[in-house]
Amino acid sequence: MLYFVGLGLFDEKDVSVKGLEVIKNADKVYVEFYTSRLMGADKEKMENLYGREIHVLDRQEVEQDPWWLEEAKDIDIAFLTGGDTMVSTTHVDIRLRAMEMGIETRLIHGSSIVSAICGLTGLQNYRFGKAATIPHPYTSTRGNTIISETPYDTILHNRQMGLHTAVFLDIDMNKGYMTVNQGIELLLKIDEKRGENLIKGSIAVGIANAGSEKPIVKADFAENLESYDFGSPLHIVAIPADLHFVEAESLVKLADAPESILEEGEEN
Ligand SMILES: C[S@@+](CC[C@H](N)C(=O)[O-])C[C@H]1O[C@@H](n2cnc3c(N)ncnc32)[C@H](O)[C@@H]1O
Repeated sequence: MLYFVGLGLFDEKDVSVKGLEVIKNADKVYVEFYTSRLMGADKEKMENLYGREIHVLDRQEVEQDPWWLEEAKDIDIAFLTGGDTMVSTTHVDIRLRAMEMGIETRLIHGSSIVSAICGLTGLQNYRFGKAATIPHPYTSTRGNTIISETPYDTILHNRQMGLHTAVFLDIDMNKGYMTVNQGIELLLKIDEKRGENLIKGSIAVGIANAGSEKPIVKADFAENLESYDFGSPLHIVAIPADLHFVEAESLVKLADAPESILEEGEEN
């Protein structure tokens, strides 16, 4: 049996009781830290609470060569992931591979950043469009710095349809965890390159350490968030489209947004 266990948002205590039982009873426990991470816990803290040795898998061992799947034919494997296991990951691929190998699978859900955004900001979940991810810039073979414009286009497309955008920020083993400040800076650069004002002058919301005792949630005009101190990662950005008046009020009260946005809030 292969159990996919979502660990929740911040530390080792965010796992569900059901998830904890599965981890305790599994024959072997694997974790991946590249799609998300519990920033309030390291491997040792997790091993202490779960009472189990945990083996860390890298991206290659999950996406290209999941050699450990073979073990799940004979024993119970728990595969752990931050957040909810199938949200903004490609882990459904492992599930399908396992099923093809005749392995039974089961999901144990965890709390996800996707629902935490709505809870922390008051933005309504049904008003979000396709999510985007901002990757770290990279250097081309000609030595130019390349900034991906895909997340910008996703925000543009969502905005045209009156939908908010959740913007995940890159986790890269070498370049580190992208911050709200870096993400906003990159989006503003694309504004500048295209001679547009999609991001500049628009309200954006930055969130840091959702699930911790003191998550930071700050809404302001995007250019003001570029220098705001969000503290340590993980961070995420939400770019709202037109706001319902309750959403506008929530952003003022929950995320300290400028009160001028109350005038823009719509009734529907
Ligand atoms: C690719 S998504 C994976 C989502 C995860 N499976 C889940 O359900 O929460 C990971 C990204 O979400 C954001 N994120 C995840 N957990 C977070 C947290 N606790 N606080 C702020 N941002 C978070 C970060 O931008 C991170 O790079």
